[in-house]
Amino acid sequence: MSSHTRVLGIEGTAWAASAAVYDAATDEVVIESDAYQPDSGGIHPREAAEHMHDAIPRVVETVLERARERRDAADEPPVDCVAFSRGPGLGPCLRIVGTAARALAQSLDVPLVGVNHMVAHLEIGRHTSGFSSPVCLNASGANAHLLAYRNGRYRVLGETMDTGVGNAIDKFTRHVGWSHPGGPKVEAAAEDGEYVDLPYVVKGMDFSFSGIMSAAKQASDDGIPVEDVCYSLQENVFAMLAEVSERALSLTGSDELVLGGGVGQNARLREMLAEMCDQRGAEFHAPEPRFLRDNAGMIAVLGAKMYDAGDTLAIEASRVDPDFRPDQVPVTWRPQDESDLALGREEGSVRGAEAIVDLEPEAGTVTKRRESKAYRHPELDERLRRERTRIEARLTSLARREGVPTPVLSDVDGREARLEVEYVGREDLRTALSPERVREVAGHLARLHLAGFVHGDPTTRNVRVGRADGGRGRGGTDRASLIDFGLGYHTDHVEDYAMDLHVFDQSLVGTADDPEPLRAALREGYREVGEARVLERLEDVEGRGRYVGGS
Ligand SMILES: C[C@@H](O)[C@H](NC(=O)OP(=O)(O)OC[C@H]1O[C@@H](n2cnc3c(N)ncnc32)[C@H](O)[C@@H]1O)C(=O)O
Ligand SMILES: Nc1ncnc2c1ncn2[C@@H]1O[C@H](COP(=O)(O)OP(=O)(O)OP(=O)(O)O)[C@@H](O)[C@H]1O
Ligand SMILES: [Fe+2]
Repeated sequence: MSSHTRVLGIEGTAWAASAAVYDAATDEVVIESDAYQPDSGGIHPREAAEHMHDAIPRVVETVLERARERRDAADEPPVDCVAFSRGPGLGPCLRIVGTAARALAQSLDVPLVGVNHMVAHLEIGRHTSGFSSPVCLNASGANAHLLAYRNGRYRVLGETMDTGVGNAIDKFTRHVGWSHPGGPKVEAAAEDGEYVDLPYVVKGMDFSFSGIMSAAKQASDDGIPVEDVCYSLQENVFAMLAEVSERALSLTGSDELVLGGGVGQNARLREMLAEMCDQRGAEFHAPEPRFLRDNAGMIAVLGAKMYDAGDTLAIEASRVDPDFRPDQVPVTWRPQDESDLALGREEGSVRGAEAIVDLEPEAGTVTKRRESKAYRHPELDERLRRERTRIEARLTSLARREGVPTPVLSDVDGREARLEVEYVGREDLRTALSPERVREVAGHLARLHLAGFVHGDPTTRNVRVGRADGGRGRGGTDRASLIDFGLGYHTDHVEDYAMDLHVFDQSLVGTADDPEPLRAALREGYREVGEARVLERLEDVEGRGRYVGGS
């Protein structure tokens, strides 16, 4: 970064009318924000846009005044460029901010930089942590997803299948009559709560909140004390986020996690993520609160990196985009060949996302122990470990009866959450990706679905390929084996089958340099064995716009 770059950032995607000046020479960020507070209910897009209209000129003027004081000569522009949030967010708000940014760039006679708001939530954490290749959990109002860098893009490893995490919490608090935003109120109420059972839904690295939110509303209607519901809501929702983050660390081999987004201000979420990372020897970083909630500081900091990379926008190409996804952004400010994927051959004792796995290729056996997770509430922890061990044992055997290669089970101890199985394959699919292999695995998944169940977590790490060493057991064959059925379940819903494929598809996107031929092979392989309506539903799942702003 050229050390003297100075950037004006402007943010106004939803509720925060915010401006900032970032000075790369001193790394100082001055932020001025004015929050929109709805009189009742959630964020009204038109009211929020009016707020932007009134407040943006004010906050911009305040920070520009500071920038003018610092410049060396009075005829110099106060900043080198104007960076603004292009999306995702509420259309009416984005358009006002876009118009303001264009006008400012023209009047100051400096270039315009268009920033993706979700990538900014990620990059501010990478900037303040100094981590080189972290996985990022964005936990904000309208979004919830996991990102990792690979070959010039931030890939989405997993995301919410319905609403963003903040919006989900805000809907619950609206139901119990609390004012917007609800997140801080749930955090305060949770202090006096006790644990009650609520749904818990993760599918690979994806997750959904609709089930738990309806159950929470119902529980409160049924007279369960609201502090108990708040406490349990936090325990389950944040444990889901911690679990998928751990899966992402395990899949990518990264040992760095950063947090972004307004929900990241929640102390319990940060505590859980820190404990999860601690337990697996990874590092965790959360930026300070002023950089977590929506703010123009993160826009200015990423704007500076983009400006230095020559990534500016012509005025006529600067349209805003309410559905701007993070994986649409060409990452111009990082070296192409940098990758968040660290691969190593494994032997001895390996740490998966859930379990400690002792590998004994010589003996041909594997012992898998689902360890207790310190970040999880003990009751939830017990329940998940017991249920998943039992289901893994059952479905591993059931799959084999359907003609899908899986390890032979030699011992199960449900109470200790321990399994002993046959050692299969020579390596994980993630280090041996080819269209042929992917086609084969897709056929395996189709067979499971025809038999009425899903794998639940079919990532490239949960497939073993190649002849196992020494020719023992199934070492003589060279078929892809599926392992780790702990998230599987019986179902006859086409949606569940499509989600299973979506999880596999996303893991290809997350682990392959060039995923497109593999994604095509997935579809071909499935079509040969399975039902066409599942592939149709997969398109539907992928086409769902998940960046519905507001709440
Ligand atoms: C697209 C963009 O406009 C949107 N921005 C956004 O959602 O604002 P953000 O500041 O990142 O997050 C706001 C959310 O953060 C929640 N929140 C704030 N403090 C919280 C706390 N202590 N605990 C839990 N949630 C909290 C609020 O309830 C609200 O839902 C986004 O990033 O998704
Ligand atoms: N039967 C097996 N034969 C050979 N290797 C295995 C076997 N089971 C597990 N492994 C190896 O151990 C790793 C972790 O195992 P597993 O996926 O069952 O644990 P996990 O904690 O559920 O991991 P994750 O959730 O990260 O996929 C696998 O990716 C694989 O490399
Ligand atoms: Fe945000």
